[in-house]
Amino acid sequence: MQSFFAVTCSYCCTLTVASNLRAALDNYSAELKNLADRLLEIMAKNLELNPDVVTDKFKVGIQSIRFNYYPPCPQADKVLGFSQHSDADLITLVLQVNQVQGLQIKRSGEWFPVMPLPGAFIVNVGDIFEILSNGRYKSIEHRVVVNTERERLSIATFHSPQSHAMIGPLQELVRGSGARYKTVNHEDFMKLFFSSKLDGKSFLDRMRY
Ligand SMILES: O=C(O)CCC(=O)C(=O)O
Ligand SMILES: [Fe+2]
Repeated sequence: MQSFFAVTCSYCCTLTVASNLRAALDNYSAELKNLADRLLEIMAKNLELNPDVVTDKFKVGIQSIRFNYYPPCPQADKVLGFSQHSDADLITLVLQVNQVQGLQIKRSGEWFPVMPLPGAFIVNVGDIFEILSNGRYKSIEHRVVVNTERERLSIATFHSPQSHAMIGPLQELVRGSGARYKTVNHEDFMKLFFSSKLDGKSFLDRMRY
């Protein structure tokens, strides 16, 4: 698997790339930021949170994009394109670019394929959303299998809170049940993530009480 990763936090690409690619990336990242903000607003409403909390925690602060390329593999049953993991963000929008199936999600201990739908995004709930919601929303464990004959292309766009935001259960959602996750600053959260093995939701377990 090969991938290209870019942080587009101010919704424009800071890399030196060809001007037409830059323009496309700027437009794409800005559109996806709007979509992610709208979805986060709806999810926050569903948690009956007041609008102040939504502005502070549920607005996209950092955005990054990963372009994934999975070449075909004659021994596809012996390898994985992407090991099982959950994303360390609020929500991820995934585009299965060339409509080749490969993404699988885990539910009740079993893997299920996610069928590509032309023009549709897959919305993955990430670990930060699980923590903020004190476990009311669960991040989704997923992996990618490869195809024997066809290459596969996907674009995953990750959305996280501002860099200064504290990552921990929201006070409004702790009452009654108590905090199920620790609170750490965003930087320490990312350090913990990058020092963990990509192994299902094991990283999130390190944040649990
Ligand atoms: O290729 C895909 O469909 C998903 C990729 C993914 O999970 C990721 O980049 O985090
Ligand atoms: Fe992922």
